[in-house]
Order: sequence, then C-alpha cells, then structure tokens
Amino acid sequence: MGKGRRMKKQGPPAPLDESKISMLKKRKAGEPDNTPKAIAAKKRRRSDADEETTTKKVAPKKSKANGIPNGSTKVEKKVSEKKKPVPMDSDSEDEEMEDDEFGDLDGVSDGSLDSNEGVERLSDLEDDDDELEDDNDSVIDSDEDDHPRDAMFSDDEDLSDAEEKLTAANIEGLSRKLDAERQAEEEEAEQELQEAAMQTNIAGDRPDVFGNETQPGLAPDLQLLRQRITDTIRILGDLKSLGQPDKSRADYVDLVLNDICTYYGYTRYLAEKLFNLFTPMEAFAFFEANETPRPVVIRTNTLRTNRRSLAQALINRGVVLEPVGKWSKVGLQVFESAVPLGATPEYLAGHYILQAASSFLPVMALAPQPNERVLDMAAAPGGKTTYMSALMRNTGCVIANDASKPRAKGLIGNIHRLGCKNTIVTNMDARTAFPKALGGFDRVLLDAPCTGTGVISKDAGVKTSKDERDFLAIPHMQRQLLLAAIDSVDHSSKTGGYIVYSTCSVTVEENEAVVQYILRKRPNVKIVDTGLGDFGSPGFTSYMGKKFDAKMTMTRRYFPHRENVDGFYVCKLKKTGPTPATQPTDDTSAKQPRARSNSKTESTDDESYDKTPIVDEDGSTQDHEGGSFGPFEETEDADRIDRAERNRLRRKGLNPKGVLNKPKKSKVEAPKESKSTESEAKEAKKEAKPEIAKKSSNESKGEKKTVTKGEKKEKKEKKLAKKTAK
Ligand SMILES: C[S@@+](CC[C@H](N)C(=O)[O-])C[C@H]1O[C@@H](n2cnc3c(N)ncnc32)[C@H](O)[C@@H]1O
Repeated sequence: MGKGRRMKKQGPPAPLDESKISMLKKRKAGEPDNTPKAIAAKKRRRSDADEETTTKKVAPKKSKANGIPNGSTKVEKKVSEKKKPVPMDSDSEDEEMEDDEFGDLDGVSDGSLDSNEGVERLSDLEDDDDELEDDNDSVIDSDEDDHPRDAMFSDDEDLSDAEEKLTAANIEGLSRKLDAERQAEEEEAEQELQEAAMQTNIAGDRPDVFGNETQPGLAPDLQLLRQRITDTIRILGDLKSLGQPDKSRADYVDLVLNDICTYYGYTRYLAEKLFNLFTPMEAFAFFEANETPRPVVIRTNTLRTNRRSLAQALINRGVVLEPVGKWSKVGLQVFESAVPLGATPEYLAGHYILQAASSFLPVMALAPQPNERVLDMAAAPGGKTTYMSALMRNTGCVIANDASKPRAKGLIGNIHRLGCKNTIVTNMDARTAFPKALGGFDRVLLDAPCTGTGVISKDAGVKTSKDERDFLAIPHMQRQLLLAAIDSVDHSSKTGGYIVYSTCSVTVEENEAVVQYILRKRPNVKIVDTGLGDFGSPGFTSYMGKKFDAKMTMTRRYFPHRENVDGFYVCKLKKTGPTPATQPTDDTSAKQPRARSNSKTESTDDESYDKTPIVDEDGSTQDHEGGSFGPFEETEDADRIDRAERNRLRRKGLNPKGVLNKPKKSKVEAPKESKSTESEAKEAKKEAKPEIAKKSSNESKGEKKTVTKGEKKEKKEKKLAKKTAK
C-alpha cells in the first residue's frame, strides 16, 4: 500500500507545523533534535529494535502518472518485512474500489446470514446505534499523541478489557502504521523544505521561466518541467516583483497550463477549467493530489453488525484499521490488510461495503428517517442506497432506481448481500419516470451522473476524455434530473420534504450552476444546511464574474488536496410548496404530472421564495437563467452542444458538415459516466433517452406521442366503462 496521502487521516488538513521544517533543517545540519516529539520517536524506535526489520534505500517518491521523482534526495527508509499492501480483492485494490463504488457487481454473494440471525442482530444493533448517538463526543482523533489506541473506538464503544485485547492484537500493525505516518510526514516536510529553499533562491531575482523551452521532437525533461511549474506558480503569486517586465499574467498562466498538460496529461480544456477553480498554488496541490489514491475506506453495515465487532473480526484477519474520522460512526479507514477486503467472510456476509469516504456525505446530509418513503434516483451500484436502508433500519421504503440495466443488477447484488429488505429496484430514466411513475416521496437523493472530475485519482481517463460538449450535455441532464427530483418530493411531508443533490465532480457547471438554475425554475425550494458541520468548504457564491445565491455557502465542496477525500459536492434543498401549476416548457419534468401530495395547504415560508435578483459582479442584473452557464434553455443548449461538436470535429481535422449530416449516434445519448465500465456505458446508451441535440426538435413530437397514446388509452377505458355501466 502506498504511503503519504493514502495513510493520512481523512478530514480537514492540519495547520502547517513550522517546527517540522526547522527540525529537518537542524537534522540536515547535523544538529541533534531535542524536541519532545523527537525524543519520544527515538524511544519508540529503540523499543522496536526486536522487530524484524530491514533498512532499505528507497528511491525518491515517484509521481504515479509519469514516474518522475518528486524530490532529489534519497531517503533512508525503515521498512518492516511483514508489511503488506491492502488487497481489495484477488486482482487489484483500485479495481475493487471501482467495482464497489461504480462498477458492475454481478456475481456478488447475497450474504450468508439467515434471516433469523439478521433479525436477532438487528435488535442488538439498535441498542448499539443508540449508544452511537450518545457517545459521539468522546471520539479522540488517533492522530493525537496521547494514548491514541485507547480512544480508537470510543465513539461507539466503552473502554473495556476486550478493547485492550483488541488493541494488543493490533499493536504491531499499528506501530508500523505510526512509523509509516511519521515517515510520510517527514517526506512531506522534506519536500516543503526543498520548495521553501527553491522559493528563497528565486525570491531575489526575476527567474526567466520562458527561457528553457523543450526542443521540438524531444521528450520533455519532466524534472525540469516540474521545476518550471513550481517556479511559474511562485511567480504568479507575486507577479509584480518576480515577473519579467515584458510578460503579462496571461503569458505565465498560458505557460503553466501548457506545462500542467504535459506533466500530468490533461487536455488543455480541462486543465484550464480545473486551474480556474483555485489560486495557482492550490491548483498545483489539486493536480498533485489527483496523482495519488485516496485512503481505502469501508462502511460498516449496521443492519448486520456494529463497527466494533467488525473492526475486531477484521483485525483478527490481519487488517490494520481505525475509525475514518470523527465525522462518521460507521466508517473504517484501512491501512494494511493481509487478506483481500473484497473476499473476507465478513464481506460476503454483508458486514461491510467498500465505499469512498465522501460517498457517505450525501446520505448523511439526506438523513433518511425510519418509516419514510425515499427515492434514490441514480442508485447503482448502491453504496448510498444500502446506507440509506441501514439508517432507516430496514423500515419504510427506498425506491432505488438506475437507468442502466447492468448497473441495476449490481445494485440488486449489493442490496441482497447487505440484507436490505425495505428496498425496491427500478430501471428507468429518472428524467421522465419521476414523478410520473412514482412521486410524493419524503426525501429524494440525486447522486447525479457527472464528469467525474473529483475522482481523477481513480479514473485518469477523465483527464483526456471530457470535452466542452460533455460540460454542456452533462449539466443539462443534471438539471433535468434535479427538477424531476424536486417534483417527486412531497412538500408537506411531516418528517421530510428534502432533496439532496450530489456529484463527484468539482466543476461549477455541474454544481452551483445547476443549483442556481433550479432555484430560478422552482421557487418552491430553498437551500438548507447539509448538517455536515465544518467538514469541507462552502460552495461558491461567485465564479468567473458571475454571482450565485448567497445561500450557496450552505452547500459543501470536498477536495482531494484539502480533505484527502474524493472531490465531491453536496447540496441539501427543502421543498416548501407544491410544484407551480404552470411550468416553463423548456424542461421535461414540467410536462409531467405533479407529485402526489398529502396536503393541499401551501407553505407560508416566505424565506424560501428568494426573489433577490442574481447580479453579476459588475452589478448588472442577469437577464437570463444561470448567467454564463445559461441560458439553459433546451433549444439553446442543443445549439451550444452542436457548436461544440462542430468545433471538436474541426479540431480533429474532420469536416463537420460531412460527418454531422451522416446519421450517427450522439455521444450525449449515453451520459457516459466516468466511473462506469465500457460495457455499462454501452448499455447506458441503449437505456438512455434520445440525444439532447435531437431532443430539442423531437421532444415535442415525443411528448405529443405519449399524450396521444395516453388519450387513446383513456378513451378506450371510458368506452369500456360506459359499456360496463350499460
Ligand atoms: C454517480 S453514479 C451513482 C452512484 C450511486 N449513487 C452509489 O452511491 O452507488 C450515477 C448513476 O446514474 C445513472 N444514470 C445516468 N443517467 C440516468 C438517468 N437518466 N436516470 C437514472 N439514472 C441515471 C448511471 O447509470 C449511474 O449508475
């Protein structure tokens, strides 16, 4: 298993410890380090002396994408021979992550516990869960120096003899883990030191980063390239004193973007889009974080067991783990494993699911309650559905829908394995199926299909596969889905009336812009607090000169380089009134019947009707939907998508007229999600509704057809009824 970020605790980043840098400086200068931390570390090392260890010279840390060294100094590493990586299954851990979170789960066992056992355990668990609620405050982060192991499971368990035994059994692995953590920290500090030295070197003069162009035809020197990226970023941070007088900011941005494309392998289009989300320095950290995998996390299935029993069972199998962080009561971060995590008896019995930490968040925000009616609109492979089912303690009903048949099969596999008995799986295009087929839900989760820019470390293909067209077509679909989600909720639900919208993408087009759009289209919803606390960062209220609703700060963003989790976005909405009777005709859901409502009373919550005009940063009122992301109207979206397609073909050297006039299947037809496999994507193509570009002109026909069929059916039924009456 790799070190560094994978070993790091998931959560808010710790503040930079400057003592680390001075400590390393001292060490470099040959001075003994007499800080209490260093003395404690020496003691620990001495007590480890019995352990069978080998001292190896390890090559400098390499960048995963291109194999270039990150630093120039060689580090002496103390490596335990017993150390094992975390095997996710017999093939590869990353594959398993893919499989679990996004892949096809055909063939997954449906669990080995019989139903009686399940029922018995359930009653135990309910007690456990109550304990969980009460004890959460006592969690001590294991990063803390004082007796971290004692407190490891203190959020959901009392300290006891069993815990001591558990700790003892795990102590060897944990000490190795601590060594690894310390080493990762030292490496990081070393790198910081080098960067600081580099910064000091260039602080005095104005470095000429434009001078060393790669010779045409020659492979770029990646180490030099990396150096130039850091230099340029440094210059961009203080252009006035470090920039060349004849060069503008745009010149430097252009240079660094080209270098980022060459170094990390992004298309220029995507590199620019992602770079613009951050300051240059932070953008660099983001691109770097995408090169290393996130920590392996499993979620305890509280329908089958509790976290403590699961941890004990896995520790007995040689797994080194600890609670994922204070923010979750069911997550366990796995550091090492002697066994494949996707094939343990506990896995097969449905005691846990491999699930990325950030995937917990939308469900925690939705907070489904026992006995509610809940819809998971895009559910496969079911990580979130099964969590919802567990939070509802197998009561009420979860409709788990997915447009892809093969993925829906995987969803069924997981539902069986984890023992969810309150779940019904449907296989429909959620844009048109809801609320037409079913509505009036207490809560709806829309974990939308997206471009996957938050999970590049899992799927590097995103770097080159997502183009302008995707960033128009996918947000378009997300808006349609979100409108359908809102219309499917019962605003007068006694316990709910909530919608959670989430994506594993970090772009504004797929997140704040989608939410902004629906706020304008559905004045009967308002943004509410996600309940996820301070974890993550607030959503953007402005971007590239456009302003969004002030409440957008209540939505949450998560980034690989900040929280060490997959990039994610979570927005919670509350429906406060019924869907307006007259809907604009530019979205599909507008043409559908309204959600089933239990009450005819309208909400009087004026706060939800935020009529404040959205203004640009220059003060002008946006006279179109969504500002620069709009106008989001069906026909105009189709035009934009067509234009983007023509540009793409031209860039490829093809004649758009010749190509586009041929009858062909559009890429938009299958809202290919970065996480799905190719076969799933093909299936999704079959399943998905007609392409958006064609849709604009055909939709009205399609709608008419449906209406005509419906009318015919109605007439027939009336005739039949008359006959019967006669
Ligand atoms: C981000 S994944 C969902 C992951 C899932 N929520 C989980 O936690 O396991 C998005 C899903 O949306 C599905 N999808 C795409 N277009 C859809 C549509 N129009 N209606 C319903 N589902 C759709 C894809 O097949 C994919 O499984």
